[in-house]
Amino acid sequence: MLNKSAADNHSTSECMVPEHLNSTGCRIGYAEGKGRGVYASRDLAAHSVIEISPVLLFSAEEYEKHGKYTVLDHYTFKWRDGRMALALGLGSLFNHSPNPNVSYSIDMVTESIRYTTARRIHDGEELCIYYGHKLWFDPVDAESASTSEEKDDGWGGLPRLDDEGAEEFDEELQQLLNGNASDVIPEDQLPFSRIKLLPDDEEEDEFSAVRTERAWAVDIPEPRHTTTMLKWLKTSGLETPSMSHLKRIRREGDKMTILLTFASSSPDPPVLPEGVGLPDPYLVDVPRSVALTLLSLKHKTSYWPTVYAPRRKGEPELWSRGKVRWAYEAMREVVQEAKHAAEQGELPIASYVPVPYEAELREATQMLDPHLAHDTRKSTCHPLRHSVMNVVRTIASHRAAEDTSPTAAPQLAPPTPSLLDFGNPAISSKSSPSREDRQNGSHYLLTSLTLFTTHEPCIMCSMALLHSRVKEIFYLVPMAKTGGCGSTTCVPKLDGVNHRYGIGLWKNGQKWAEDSNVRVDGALDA
Ligand SMILES: C[S@@+](CC[C@H](N)C(=O)[O-])C[C@H]1O[C@@H](n2cnc3c(N)ncnc32)[C@H](O)[C@@H]1O
Repeated sequence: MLNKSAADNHSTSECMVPEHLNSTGCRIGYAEGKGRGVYASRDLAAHSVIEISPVLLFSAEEYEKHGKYTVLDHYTFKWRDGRMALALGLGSLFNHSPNPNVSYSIDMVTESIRYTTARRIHDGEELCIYYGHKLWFDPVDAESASTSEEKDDGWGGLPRLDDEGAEEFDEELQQLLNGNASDVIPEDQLPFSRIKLLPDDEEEDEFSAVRTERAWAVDIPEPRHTTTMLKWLKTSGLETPSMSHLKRIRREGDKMTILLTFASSSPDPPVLPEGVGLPDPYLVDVPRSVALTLLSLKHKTSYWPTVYAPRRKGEPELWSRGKVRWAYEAMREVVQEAKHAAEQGELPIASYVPVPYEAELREATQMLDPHLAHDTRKSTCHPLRHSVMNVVRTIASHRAAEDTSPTAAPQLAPPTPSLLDFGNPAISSKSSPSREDRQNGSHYLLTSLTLFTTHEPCIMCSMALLHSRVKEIFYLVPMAKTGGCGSTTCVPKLDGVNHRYGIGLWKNGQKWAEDSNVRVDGALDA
């Protein structure tokens, strides 16, 4: 640690700081114990670029010999190629905060750093970045708790997890959260791992288990008849889009064979055009899906020539840094709610459905408010009041209450009691449902929404989520004995289900839950 702080190094006081002509809303100010700092000179919107600082680069050798013995050591940081960098402009004047309101991204091409507000900022607030965990000075705000405003700042800043989790806060995650919101984050750097729902081709190759289906084919003795046959096929009604992953013709030496139709759509041999002199059609086994890898292509083509499509439908979507922040904030919210539940004597289990990250989804789902719920089995003495069920019910009730259209209720058919209705004694085959309950029955769908939860949902909740059509879920703690999203079984992966939702397991989830005292026994339903 250097002996002198920046505040000691500069005799600068508030009235002596230079004026700054930055037109993006920054001014230089002075803070006791920190020295100069950057302050907002007006209200700033979230995600505004407030500064682009060119950097001065020193070779590692030059820095080792000279730089590190000077005051420069307060200001320099390691550039990605090992050189030491000094930000010019305002860049070197941003002080450190454990709850920063400014994020930055490095541009190696233009050798500059771009600073962006991570949330909405009020006139006069200090603009701070996060320097990392290994500080070379004693930060004045080391122990300061976040203000409620900082805690509720959306997902913009990089606040600590909470008091318990702070010590163990994952440095890599912090680095990841810091930077340009639109950067795409590589899959292996995401803070969660996704559970694979469909066997991919590697698995298929490994077990040589190409899934096939029976189809009718016919040999064409005269190659000149091939075009005639293809034209006929187009008008025959035999072609279906479900065959689009298969090539129509197979060539084996001089022998040409045409694929006609799936046996499931034509149990009897299809009637062929007259006058072409074709032999009778016969049944062949053809792959049921496209080839995703070259190895799979080889396997599948040994049955029937198959289309090669390395990018598959349902491939995991790309996540931006901004979306990762959104997810991280949602997880923080869940942890806080679980702690809150424990304080009330409930099990520390919570679930949360945030407002979607993407604007178009916000509009499409009309999900303009987040919904949060915790487990209430203890207080209600009701075994089915799990947090997942509770949050889904909360959303349904909210929507039902908002749906004031006079025609809404009468138009609804009496609901089929669903898994989500279990907890409500008003919905049973014997009692007639109330208006609100009937509306609940139509409002519980979570189509295109994401659910965050502290613990892996049990099988009942996993099934209820399937029923709700949720888009994806993320959880912190796997439940070895009861979990229905990867532990005892994986409900959305089961054969025959009519909906599959994505599952993400938070990478440091168990630790986070332990540090926050919200971990429940793996044998308990979540
Ligand atoms: C990059 S400079 C920031 C500008 C500096 N305050 C100045 O007046 O030139 C980093 C130095 O600022 C001081 N500093 C930054 N954040 C601080 C904080 N939270 N608490 C105390 N000192 C801080 C430390 O002395 C550190 O070495």
